[in-house]
Amino acid sequence: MSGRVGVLLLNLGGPEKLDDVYLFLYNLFADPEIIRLPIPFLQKPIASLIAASRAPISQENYRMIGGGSPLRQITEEQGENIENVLQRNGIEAKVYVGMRYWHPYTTEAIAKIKQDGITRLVVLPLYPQYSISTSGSSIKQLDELWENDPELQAIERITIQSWYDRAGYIRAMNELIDAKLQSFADPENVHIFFSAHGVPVKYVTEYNDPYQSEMENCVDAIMKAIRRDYHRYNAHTLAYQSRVGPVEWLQPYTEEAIHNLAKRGIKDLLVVPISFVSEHIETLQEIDIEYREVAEEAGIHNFDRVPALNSHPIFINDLAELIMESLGTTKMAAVPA
Ligand SMILES: C=CC1=C(C)c2cc3[nH]c(cc4nc(cc5[nH]c(cc1n2)c(C)c5CCC(=O)O)C(CCC(=O)O)=C4C)c(C)c3C=C
Ligand SMILES: [Fe+2]
Ligand SMILES: [Fe+2]
Repeated sequence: MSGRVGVLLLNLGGPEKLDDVYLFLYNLFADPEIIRLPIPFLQKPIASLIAASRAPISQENYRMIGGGSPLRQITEEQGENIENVLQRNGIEAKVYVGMRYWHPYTTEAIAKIKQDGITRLVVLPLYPQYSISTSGSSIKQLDELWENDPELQAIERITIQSWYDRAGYIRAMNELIDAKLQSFADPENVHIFFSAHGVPVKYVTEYNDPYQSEMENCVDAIMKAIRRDYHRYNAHTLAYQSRVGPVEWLQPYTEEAIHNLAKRGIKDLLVVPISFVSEHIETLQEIDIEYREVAEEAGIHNFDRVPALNSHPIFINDLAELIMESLGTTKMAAVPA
């Protein structure tokens, strides 16, 4: 293959220590794809007000998970593992990590990509489902960087939008879910509870965000695989977590859905984080601490959570395969045991 190949993994980023929290939140709220204000010049002052008012709660949450987000470390490990699988398949590619709201920022990754003389670049957002607020925001930032830089325009850029329906990703999720189901006394009677990060409802109804429909299709594909591969016919729910601010977000909200299941007498609940492939604050704090407490108080005593994929070998292999397909080379070596 001619030229120097690069892969840019896009992700959200997270504060590495408590002192980073305010600036991380400011970066997040200053993004018009996260909060759309009708008057653009108010974006930054309003972002600093919201960041200042949210920082104490957010800092307390990060304190509960050890004082910072594990996202950078997990994403860098995913990058190294993808690079190794590509190499085993004869592709010399350098993998870069570009975060939207914290280090290593996307601009830092792009500076390295230019320095390394990359000529073909596969851009892979680490969000299985596309949302305007996540992959969309990161891709928009890249489009703006490209628009203003002839050096970048000389790089062939292949941008993947979403990949929630990939067979390897579904298989890896399926395996993680079944492994947890087997730890319950009666696996068939466990309620499988998919908890996705929410978005304001108007993203879907007014801005045509495909996020909700991709999420529903993704959950359907995973449940179908569980039925096909393991002959398990568990009941399931899809709900949305992490709502912030006064507007309506996608429903049902995770907390309310847990209450409703408890009222129906459900005792065994397995939560599956679905919109994000790494452990982060919403899995480690919101699900493992807050929602576990909600469930237990409501009478659901057998509460467990499926781990995030992180560097699950089937998942990493599938991402490498996706990259190879994007580059026009599809031959894959077998997954190591
Ligand atoms: C697919 C995943 C995500 C979507 C969609 C998403 C939309 C979205 N998020 C906010 C506000 C916040 N998000 C925060 C943290 C955060 N968000 C995601 C993922 C998605 N967000 C992740 C993985 C993380 C955590 C990163 C980490 O540190 O581990 C936060 C900060 C944390 C907090 O204070 O709760 C906010 C705020 C909005 C408004 C939004 C859609 C418009
Ligand atoms: Fe978020
Ligand atoms: Fe949260």
